[in-house]
Amino acid sequence: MAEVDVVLSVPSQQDFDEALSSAIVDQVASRISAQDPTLWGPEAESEASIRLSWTHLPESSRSLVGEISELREQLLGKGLDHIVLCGMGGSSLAPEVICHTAGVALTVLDSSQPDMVRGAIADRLDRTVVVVSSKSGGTIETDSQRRAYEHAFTEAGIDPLERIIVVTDPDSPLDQQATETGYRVFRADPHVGGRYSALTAFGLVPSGLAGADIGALLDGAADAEASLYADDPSNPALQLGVMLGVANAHGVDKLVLSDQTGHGVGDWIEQLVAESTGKLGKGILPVVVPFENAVNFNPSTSDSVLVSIGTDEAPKAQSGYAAALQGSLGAQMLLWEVAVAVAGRAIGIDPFDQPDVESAKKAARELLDGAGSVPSPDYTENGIDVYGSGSSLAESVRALLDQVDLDAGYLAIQVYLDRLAYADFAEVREVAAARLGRPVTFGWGPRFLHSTGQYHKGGTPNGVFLQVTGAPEHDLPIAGRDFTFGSFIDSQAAGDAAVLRDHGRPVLRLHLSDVPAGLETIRGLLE
Ligand SMILES: O=P(O)(O)OC[C@H]1O[C@H](O)[C@H](O)[C@@H](O)[C@@H]1O
Repeated sequence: MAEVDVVLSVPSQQDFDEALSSAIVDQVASRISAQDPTLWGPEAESEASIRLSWTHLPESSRSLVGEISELREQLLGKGLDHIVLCGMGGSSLAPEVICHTAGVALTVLDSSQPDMVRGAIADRLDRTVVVVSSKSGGTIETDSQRRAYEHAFTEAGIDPLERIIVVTDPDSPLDQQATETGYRVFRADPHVGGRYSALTAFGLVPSGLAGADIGALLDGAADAEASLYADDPSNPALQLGVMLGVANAHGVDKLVLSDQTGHGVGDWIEQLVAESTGKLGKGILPVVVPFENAVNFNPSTSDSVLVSIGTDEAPKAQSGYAAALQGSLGAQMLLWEVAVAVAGRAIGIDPFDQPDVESAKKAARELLDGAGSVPSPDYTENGIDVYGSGSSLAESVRALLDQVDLDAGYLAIQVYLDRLAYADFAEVREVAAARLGRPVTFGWGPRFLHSTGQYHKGGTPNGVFLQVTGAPEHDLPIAGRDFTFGSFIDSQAAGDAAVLRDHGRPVLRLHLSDVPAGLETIRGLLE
């Protein structure tokens, strides 16, 4: 087997072959390797010119391997063996899958939900090292998580300088603040965007400190480079990217992913695909399913490409577009980055910006600052506050589901709760998909805001949104801020709902005062 293998199935070989030949004539793969910013058209050129350094990270990141391993030894020598990563989206999804694949433990705190933050802090604080990762250095969740840990260490008589390590871009607000405080700072290459940063310090520092073999990860990617950058019909990234582009041109704009390895690479691919392609009213909607025979994968819908990871036989897709992928994680990461860049060119978008993420952040900030008006529920039933039309819960849920376009639409279930405590609730994805016979996505808030959130607002406008929020067991203040974690996550949900509605997307928000009982009620209503 080559470093990474792709087996494709397409409904029309001629369409695919023509598109592949034209990508080869245009030298798309070798020009990506050479970091040519003109590939995505004049409008994308200035962003692309500062975003392409990911193409040769297997070489440029190599010196980090020794540095991180030395630091890990020092920390272990002090009995510090519990690594926590605070970060969102591109700053946490890669280390999560790298560590899972390597079979090493990493605690990922990518939430503003108060019970989750308290739970992370209460876990082995005396042995904990916290990696605070933010490319922009301005993400409020990450800043709040850092404050929470600094406060907890100080309260416990532990010097935060001994325990906090920062990964950020040079001169970001976090870099300035951390340098002033005296934290150890790893500065990453600013010419790599967040979702393409898996093989930079963002992916490598937390994973290496947790014990993953990051040298092998880079080796896997390095070994695949020659095939991924060849202007040749056998190039697996070119094949995958071209297939996604051709499918999109035929209205097949959902990508249903099933990971047979069980390592969770789907969540990382989800951000890469959704944020890179979902804009200007176009894009590819990733739908991550939990197992191969999950609804949406089997049976699939006629607007879905199916991709099976960890197998060598392309699955049977109703649309005819399918792929099977196998290879080391490092090779797969580079393969997907190249494939998404290729598909983005075919679809006609800039794969390196995320123009609609900021709007939800702004709406949340306005609510926190008291500048926006806090919405009131339309009615309350059985302890569930309902923000949406209808006069009963059953009617409101039915009215929302009735708005899913049965030919092209999807339902996104967005749940702003403790994702560890209520992990089982993700099973409602299956329930809703079986009822609708349409693609259904499931995301934990605020995590998904940094992943599929861009697509929901900027991508193909055929989504319908069920938002679930809930009262925390106990709220938690944020040191040095005039808002709590609880008010922050509420503002994030309300802010995103407001922006979705402004974009004309149907949204039903259900706020649960008794979370376990409320989730049971929702599960019943979706059946
Ligand atoms: O690493 P940070 O700057 O904190 O950003 C974390 C995330 O923030 C936003 O949601 C961006 O859209 C993501 O692409 C990014 O990964």
